[in-house]
Amino acid sequence: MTDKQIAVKVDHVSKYFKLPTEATNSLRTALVNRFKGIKGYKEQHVLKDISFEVEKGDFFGILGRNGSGKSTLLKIISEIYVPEKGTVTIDGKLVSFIELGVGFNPELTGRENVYMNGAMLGFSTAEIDAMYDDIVDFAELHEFMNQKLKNYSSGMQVRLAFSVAIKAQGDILILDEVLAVGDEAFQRKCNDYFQERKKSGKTTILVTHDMGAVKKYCNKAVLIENGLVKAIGSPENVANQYSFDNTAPLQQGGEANGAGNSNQEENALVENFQLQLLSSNKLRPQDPIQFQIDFDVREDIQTYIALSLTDIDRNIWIYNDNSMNQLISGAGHKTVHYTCSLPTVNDLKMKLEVTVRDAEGQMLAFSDATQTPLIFINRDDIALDDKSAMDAASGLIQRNGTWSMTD
Ligand SMILES: Nc1ncnc2c1ncn2[C@@H]1O[C@H](COP(=O)(O)OP(=O)(O)OP(=O)(O)O)[C@@H](O)[C@H]1O
Repeated sequence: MTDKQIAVKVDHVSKYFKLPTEATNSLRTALVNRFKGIKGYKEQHVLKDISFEVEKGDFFGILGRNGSGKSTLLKIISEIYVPEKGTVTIDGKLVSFIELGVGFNPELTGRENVYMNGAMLGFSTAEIDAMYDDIVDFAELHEFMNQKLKNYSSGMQVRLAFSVAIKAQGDILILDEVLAVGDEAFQRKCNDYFQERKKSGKTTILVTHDMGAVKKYCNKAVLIENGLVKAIGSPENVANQYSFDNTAPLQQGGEANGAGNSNQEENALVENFQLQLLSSNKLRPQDPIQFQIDFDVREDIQTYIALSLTDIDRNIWIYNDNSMNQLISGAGHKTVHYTCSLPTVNDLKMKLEVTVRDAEGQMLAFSDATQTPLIFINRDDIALDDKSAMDAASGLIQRNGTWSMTD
C-alpha cells in the first residue's frame, strides 16, 4: 500500500463576513445601540465547518450553488483570506487563477504584466524567462505582447492571465470557473491541456458549475452546501448529487407543467413540506432528538417518511429510520412527530434530512437546504484531565469494552 501524500489539507475551516445592517451617523444612536448590545452588523457565515484532503496528483473539483462559498474557500486555500477557525496546510508551490485581472496593470504591456504576475506568484526573473515563450504561445498573443494591456479585449486579457497561471510551473494549480475562457479554439486547447495535466501527476483544484467537466477531468470532487460538505468522493456521484439538488427544488416548488417528467408529477402530489426540530439542537447523547413534519397530500395515496442523520465530519449516515410499516393513508394535511436518541455516541455534529415517499419508495418531498437542521451532541460527563476517557471519546461510539490482562 502506498502512503497518502496530501497536497492540500482543509481542516475544520470556518469563515464569516460582517455585513452592516444599518448605517448611523448619530453618535447617540451608536452609543444606545452599543449599550443595548445591537451590533450594527450581522455575521454571514459562509463556511461553517469544511474539511477535506486533496492528495498529490488529484484533479479535485469543488461544486456548489452560486454563493455557496466556493470562491471564498479558494481564497482561503490561496491565503488571500484568513479563516476565523480551522487551518489549511499546503505542501508544494501553489499557483492560483482566481480573480480576473488581479495583479494585472492596464498601463503595462502584455510582456511586463507577465513578468509582474510571475513575480507575484513567486517566480524569479530567470524562471519567468524560461517559461515566457510557452505562456505567449499558449495565449496566442505574440504580436500583442508589446502593447499596453488596456488595449487588449477582455477575452485577450483572460487568455493571458490564464496562460500565466497554467504555464507557471507550480505543483498545485487552483482554477476558479475558467472553462468558459476564450473562444472555441482556445477552449479546445484548454481541454487538451487539462487532459495532459490530469496525467501529469500534478495537483489541480477546479471550481466549476460544468458537471461535464467534473466527470471528464476530476478524479475526486466535493459539494459545498450551507457552508458544509454535503458530499465528497467520486466525481460522478458528487456531480449527480449536485444536478439532482439543482432540479429538485424546481420540481418541488414549481407548478407541474405536464411536461411528462415523472418526478415533477410525483412531487406535485405532496406540497407545503415543513420540518421543524422540536428538541434543542445542542444535546447530550441520552437526550431525545425530536422533530415534527407537516405536509399536504393532494391525492388518495399512501405515504411514508424516511429520515437520516448524517455525521458531518465523517460524512456517513449515523442513523436511518422509516415508517414503511406504518403507511399514512389518504389525501389531506398530515402531521408526523418523531423521537429517537443516540445514547451511546460520543461528540457528534449531524444534519437531519427527511423525505416523504410513496408506498413504492419514490421521493415526493424532502427537507431542502433551507430546512436542514444541524444537531450537535456533546458529552458533558468527561473530566478534561481524564486522558483515557478523552482519548476513547474520539471514536464515534462510547467505549464499552472490558480488558483482561495476563502476564
Ligand atoms: N469580501 C466579502 N465581503 C462580504 N461578503 C462576501 C465577501 N466575499 C464573499 N462574500 C459573500 O459570501 C458568499 C459566498 O460567496 P462566494 O463568492 O464564495 O460564493 P461562490 O460559491 O464562489 O459563488 P459563485 O458560484 O456565484 O461564484 C456570498 O453570499 C457573498 O456575497
